[in-house]
Amino acid sequence: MISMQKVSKVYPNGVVAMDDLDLEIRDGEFLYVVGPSGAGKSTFMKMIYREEKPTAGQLLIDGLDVGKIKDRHVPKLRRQLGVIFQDFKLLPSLTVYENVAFALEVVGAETSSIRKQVMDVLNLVGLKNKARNYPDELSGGEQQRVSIARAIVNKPKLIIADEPTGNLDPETAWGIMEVFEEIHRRGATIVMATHNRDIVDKIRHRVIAIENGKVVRDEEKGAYGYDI
Ligand SMILES: Nc1ncnc2c1ncn2[C@@H]1O[C@H](COP(=O)(O)OP(=O)(O)OP(=O)(O)O)[C@@H](O)[C@H]1O
Repeated sequence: MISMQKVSKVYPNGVVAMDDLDLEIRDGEFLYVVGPSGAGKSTFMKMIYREEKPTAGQLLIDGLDVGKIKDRHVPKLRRQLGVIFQDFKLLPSLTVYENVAFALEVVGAETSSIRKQVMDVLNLVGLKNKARNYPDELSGGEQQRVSIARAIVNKPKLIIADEPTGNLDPETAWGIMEVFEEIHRRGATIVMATHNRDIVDKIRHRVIAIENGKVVRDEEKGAYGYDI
């Protein structure tokens, strides 16, 4: 699914955020990305959804060289990915239903199929009864469920989540993880950067630890491995 060969990222100010990274992520895998603050986790994620380009090396998604595609082709790439952030990034003036439907409208989905797809995905994240609410009428956990619904409504094979439980209390975070587990069971590949030790230690998946832009640990069913 994702293949990185000697990928480096040097920001214009000279910071080396990713240093000669080689990594393979297989179809259907669930990968946690852990590491100290400033280690390069977000940079790693941003290169996958082409918010940032590698300054050297090759990053392939299903054979497509993401660093080399033209800017005008980036929207096409993004439609094949579901991206979820710590701060939800919902549109405040749209209802829950409209926030999710919007993701289908922008890709030109048939109006007749939109309603069913949106309601199906709201059902999956447990928010069918909140379809008419606005984001500011929801709890943090509910808002994150909406952002997950929006990310998966196009049925992407690859989900990129950058600290999706970072703003949530522990109990709510577990609920969000149940949603990710279900998406994973349905076949999606999930790459999740997280500082949540309890979750990584309890729901075991492959773990890579990044420090100073390098992968310093790569374990199947690994542990969080840091004290903070
Ligand atoms: N746009 C940018 N321009 C210059 N330097 C940047 C930029 N974005 C990140 N950096 C630097 O690159 C390094 C890696 O940052 P990154 O955000 O990838 O770390 P992180 O592991 O996600 O950290 P955190 O856990 O705090 O979110 C840091 O030294 C950071 O200051």
